[in-house]
Amino acid sequence: MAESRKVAVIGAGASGLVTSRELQREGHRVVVFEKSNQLGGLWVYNPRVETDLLSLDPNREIVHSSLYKFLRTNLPRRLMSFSDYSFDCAENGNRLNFPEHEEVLKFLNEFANDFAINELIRFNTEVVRVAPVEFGANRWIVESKSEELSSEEVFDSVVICNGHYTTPRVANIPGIHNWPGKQIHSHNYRVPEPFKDQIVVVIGDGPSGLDICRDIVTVAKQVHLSTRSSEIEVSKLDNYENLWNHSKIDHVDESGEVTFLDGSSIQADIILHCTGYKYDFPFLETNGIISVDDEGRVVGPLYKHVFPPKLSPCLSFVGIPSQGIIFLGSELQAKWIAQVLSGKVLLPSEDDMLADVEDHNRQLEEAGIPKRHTHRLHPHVMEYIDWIAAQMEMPSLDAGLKEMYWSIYKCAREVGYANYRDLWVFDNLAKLSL
Ligand SMILES: Cc1cc2nc3c(=O)[nH]c(=O)nc-3n(C[C@H](O)[C@H](O)[C@H](O)COP(=O)(O)OP(=O)(O)OC[C@H]3O[C@@H](n4cnc5c(N)ncnc54)[C@H](O)[C@@H]3O)c2cc1C
Repeated sequence: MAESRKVAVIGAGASGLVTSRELQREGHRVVVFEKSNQLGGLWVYNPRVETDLLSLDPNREIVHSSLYKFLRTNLPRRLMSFSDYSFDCAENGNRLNFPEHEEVLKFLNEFANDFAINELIRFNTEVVRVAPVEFGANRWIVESKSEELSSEEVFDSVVICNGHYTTPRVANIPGIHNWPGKQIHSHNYRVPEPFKDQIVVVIGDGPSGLDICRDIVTVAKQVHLSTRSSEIEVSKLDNYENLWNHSKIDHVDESGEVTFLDGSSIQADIILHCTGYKYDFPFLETNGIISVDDEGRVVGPLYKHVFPPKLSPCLSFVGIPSQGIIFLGSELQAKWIAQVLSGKVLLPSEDDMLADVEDHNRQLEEAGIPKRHTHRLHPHVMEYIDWIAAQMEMPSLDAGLKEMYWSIYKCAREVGYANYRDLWVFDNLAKLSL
């Protein structure tokens, strides 16, 4: 008979919501801890920014979401649906468009309502400590705080869904301490107006860097995009006359000058770090069994980015991979966890899971892929999704969805990141099963 466990889920963002649904479907008893007063996590736009614009002070008052006002999703709504709960059905639902962030929040609220997940959530309740009752005992203490009250409760299992886009990583720039300009991390970017007439250096050509460049280039005096790869990205951002591409920053100095590796230099007012985020689990106490390494880029060891071999199956993580079809990936991870906890699906032995993690790391190394990309699924997104589905004897992902994903990827490369949302055409709708 399937086992029913008492499970704590930390966070009521997309990962926490779908995890709660899957755990409940599998007959587990679920409590969701959510530190804010509403669900949705990253998709709750907050116009407020942190007082420390680089967000480096660990004692700062943290704003969770890194959304900017004009953000549109980077996947069409069809690829942000859950497997049996379609985003298409939301208002204005054209399955091929890239909605604005408000619609994603609405979709998540509808999802939570339809599966009665709200009732499981303790809002305004921050988890401050998660620790094993005793090592090897397979039960966990969850300490939480709401207003002035602290409480401790024991759970059979904890699933961590706290999101990974809140603790910024900034670039190390020689001379920065004497540089007189302003620095901001994209976590604290909301609207373009503060950049009006400014000379801005944007570091990083990930999705946020490119979105923000496009946002501010219409108001800023000059925008200089500094990237590791150089040359390619500006061409992806239309032909703005006030936008240039540069190599990495070599150093800055007290006169306000920013010098790039290629020897060129400019006088700048603002450096905008679009340099990503760190995995961060300030509440988690595992005696070093789980660590966050490589400046916050790698958490582990984690079997298939989900289970820490030594603490499985009672501790698990949803949403660690940084790319792919994220909502669906989280849903499959959640189903896997739920079925492992009920005993329907078995995990390999601890040694075999550790060997698998080591094997994964070795493969990355042999392929010359830096350790910082440990949780990056590209180009194996579909293999990962299909592998997890296979653990539960579920069919592989719909071929039409796979084709849709890769056609977006191809389009973004061809027409440029700035334009692909409007120029992408998918003429193989007939292949989709929904
Ligand atoms: C700028 C930006 C744009 C993005 N665009 C897309 C996109 O277009 N499409 C896409 O699929 N993905 C996108 N992503 C990725 C996105 O983060 C994921 O899709 C997804 O929303 C993550 O959900 P999550 O539940 O894992 O985390 P979150 O949404 O961050 O939710 C985590 C929740 O945990 C709560 N929490 C944290 N710590 C605690 C604690 N100690 N106690 C209690 N509660 C806690 C938080 O309050 C929050 O509600 C984007 C990310 C960024 C940064």
